Amino acid sequence: MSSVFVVNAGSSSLKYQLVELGSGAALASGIVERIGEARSSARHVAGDVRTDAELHVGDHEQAFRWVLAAFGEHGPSLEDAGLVAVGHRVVQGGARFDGAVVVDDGIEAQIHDLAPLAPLHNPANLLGIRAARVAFPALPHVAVFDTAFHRTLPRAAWRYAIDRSVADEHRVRKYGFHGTSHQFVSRRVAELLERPLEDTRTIVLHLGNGASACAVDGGRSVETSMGMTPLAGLVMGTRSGDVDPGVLTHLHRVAGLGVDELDQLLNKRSGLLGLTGSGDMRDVQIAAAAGVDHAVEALEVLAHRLRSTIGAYLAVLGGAHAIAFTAGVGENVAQVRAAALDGLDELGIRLDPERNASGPSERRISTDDSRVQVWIVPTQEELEIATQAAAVVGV
Ligand SMILES: Nc1ncnc2c1ncn2[C@@H]1O[C@H](COP(=O)(O)OP(=O)(O)O)[C@@H](O)[C@H]1O
Ligand SMILES: CC(=O)OP(=O)(O)O
Ligand SMILES: [Mg+2]
Repeated sequence: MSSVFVVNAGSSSLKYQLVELGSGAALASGIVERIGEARSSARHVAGDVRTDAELHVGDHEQAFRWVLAAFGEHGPSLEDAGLVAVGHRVVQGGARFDGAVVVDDGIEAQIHDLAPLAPLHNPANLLGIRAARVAFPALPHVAVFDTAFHRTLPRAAWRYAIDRSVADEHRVRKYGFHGTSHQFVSRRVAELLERPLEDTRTIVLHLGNGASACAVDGGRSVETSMGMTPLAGLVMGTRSGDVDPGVLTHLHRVAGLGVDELDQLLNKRSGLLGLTGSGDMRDVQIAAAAGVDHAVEALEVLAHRLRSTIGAYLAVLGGAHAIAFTAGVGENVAQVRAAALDGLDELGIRLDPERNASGPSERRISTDDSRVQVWIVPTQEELEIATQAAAVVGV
């Protein structure tokens, strides 16, 4: 048996999964949350056995010590897991990384150098890498970048129409994110359609807390909705997605909002949260069903943005073979899928209401005569990270 330990480190959390390579199964998973706060919490899941803990975890290194102890106490045995690598999600790989790489001190320095482009993510990812290298000193550590899949974007898509010298000096361009998920899902779609990947055009809608769309042509990302940062594009849990950039200067001038307040506003107090008071789609659905108009409106805004994006990507691709929904909202919320695709018969997109409402987690939800097939494909970012990490170390 061989396996990869997958790490997704946030600023105050550490998510992990032990992935068996042959079967793709998650042998164990867990999360340490509120790292650095007075009361942290942790969960370790091994098979059917779930262990919860309330404790104080001061930093990511302590978090790893808890994780190793949890494996020691509750299993499975890491010694017997045939670990070949630790795979790390790194959000921002800039224009530098077009694939996964083995981490050494030089790579760490480059991830650090990219931190200004992803101040909420890369510093946290780096904390996770450093702590994991202490916890697993004998294993190769592999960085898998959210941005790497989008390195194939043509310049027409990644170049912003602002002063070239300013943009180039400050590395301002579209990078795109969620690449691991878009890559995994688009490859899976080609399998499901029984088409060669090279000849498959897919629109992937990754709708989680963060949300992004991707137009994939022949396995290559050709357009995506997030930008230089994971703030652009679709309406998200707490992030605004696209707004007129003039809104920022306006709010600075008329409301005196400073740069940190604007950052907070758009990243943490917008999206579903800003429109309804909750960033959790389940709350918004309940409120909308009860007739709360702000919640109804929020779903309208979210669906309108999705439809506009789908329409644009159909044009970018010159027509698509498939549209795939994935991540928490994409996989679970029939109402959002239906609203996003409503009335698109003329474009060859016909949803089957029953298939959309229920069925196995991976399923086709379009009618048999829909020219564009519509699918739900559960994303497996950890498996994709594990697979890429194993490939990089030659397993
Ligand atoms: N069964 C469900 N019904 C409605 N919404 C759900 C369901 N499961 C998850 N979600 C929503 O999915 C979002 C989180 O998606 P997820 O992919 O887990 O996010 P993350 O980006 O944090 O990985 C939340 O808005 C959550 O409410
Ligand atoms: C980059 C990004 O948006 O990630 P997440 O969806 O995990 O917040
Ligand atoms: Mg997720």
